[in-house]
Amino acid sequence: MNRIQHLSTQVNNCTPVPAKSDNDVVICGAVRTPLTKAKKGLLRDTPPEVLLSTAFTGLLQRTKVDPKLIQDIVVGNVNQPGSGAIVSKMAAFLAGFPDTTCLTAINRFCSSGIEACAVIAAKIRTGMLDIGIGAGVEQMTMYDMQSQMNAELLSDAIFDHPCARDCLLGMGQTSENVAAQFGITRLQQDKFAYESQQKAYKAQSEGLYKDEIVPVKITIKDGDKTKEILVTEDDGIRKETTLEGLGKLKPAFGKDGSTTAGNSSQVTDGAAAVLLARRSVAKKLGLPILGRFLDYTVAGVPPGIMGIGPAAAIPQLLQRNSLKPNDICIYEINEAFASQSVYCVEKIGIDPTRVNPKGGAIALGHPLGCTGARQVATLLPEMKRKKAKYGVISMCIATGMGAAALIENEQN
Ligand SMILES: CC(=O)SCCNC(=O)CCNC(=O)[C@H](O)C(C)(C)COP(=O)(O)OP(=O)(O)OC[C@H]1O[C@@H](n2cnc3c(N)ncnc32)[C@H](O)[C@@H]1OP(=O)(O)O
Repeated sequence: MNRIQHLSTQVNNCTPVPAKSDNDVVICGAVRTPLTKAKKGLLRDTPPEVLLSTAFTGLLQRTKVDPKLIQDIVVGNVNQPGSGAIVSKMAAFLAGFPDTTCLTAINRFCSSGIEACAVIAAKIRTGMLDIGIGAGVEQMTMYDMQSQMNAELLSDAIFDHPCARDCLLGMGQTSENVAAQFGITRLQQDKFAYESQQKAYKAQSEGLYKDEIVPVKITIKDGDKTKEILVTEDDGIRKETTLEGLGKLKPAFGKDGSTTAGNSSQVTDGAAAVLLARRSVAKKLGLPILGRFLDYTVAGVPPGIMGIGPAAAIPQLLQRNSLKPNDICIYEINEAFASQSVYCVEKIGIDPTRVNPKGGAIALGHPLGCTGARQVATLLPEMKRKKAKYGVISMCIATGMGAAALIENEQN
């Protein structure tokens, strides 16, 4: 029997979560800026390098790590100029990293921030690095999603291939496709959005975001003068949200659709950063150890229904680690659109009370490349509060993918 189990484990490439060791990749800190609405929020005029350097500075201060020791930084971004790399390197200098600290920027759309953490984690695991930072930034007021692609410059062949063509779909349209194909009703979406708002408002009122947020200093006009203020809170949380109010909103992506401003994530500005190290290195440096970064996976789905990505990625992640949906205490599923979250939670069979207990992107905001790292910052304090053993971060990804990461809590 044991032999059969062993063989099946090998075929399915699944291994139980390993015991703690000095070679583990551990998370030593995770912070984020407040998330504010693009074009309307207080961070709308704050450039991405300032958002990111604020997150870096907060991370350095809270973990007390010497910036000279950081070997490499990977920053997720989607729309930032210079492919995000120039902005991010400038942000590192502003935060006090020396010229010996290396940096690169990557783009896997909405999962870029967690992808950045996974790249650092993989390098630590293989011995290429001892300590590094995974981060994300998106300034969507200044660099929006529309600036990405000029369809007139593309080859005709794209339009003859259904999947290649669907990569050009607007994200809102993919939400409509998920709702139509899988019968997710407007009421289900509005109910999910209402609960996201309620959970986020409760968490904000109870001060549950304080541990993860690094305030951003901005300058605003005050009559003829300017003055500095600190932005300390997310501004997308609408405590006045009611199910009836949500039901009255017009569809945002076509007159017969069910996706609205109320049940979609908001276009948002923000940044986040996560410090990762090999356990032996973290111990030697006396760094805090908040959790273990255990695994990360991506799974492909059709681009036209990219929202179902987590329903492919999460089971793959759980199976690989011999875990069941109920072994995970908290799921941080990015709420790109309520339609996709409702579908994924139902499809995987996740207990809804374990999903985004502090609310998600519908209430908090979704600054694309920042989001995955933001989710780590939001998850860890909640894992500590609930004494949760395992947490999963997941999101859907434009062009048809899902990503999922497994994190183990090490805070008492
Ligand atoms: C892979 C991925 O993750 S894909 C996801 C990528 N992200 C996206 O695609 C972003 C999706 N979201 C969007 O494009 C935009 O938010 C839209 C088009 C849906 C809506 O844009 P906007 O109209 O600018 O939204 P906005 O948040 O300002 O809301 C418009 C109005 O709707 C109403 N409204 C919004 N939320 C609520 C609510 N919870 N309750 C009641 N009314 C609400 C309000 O009247 C609001 O106006 P106000 O802010 O002046 O009060």
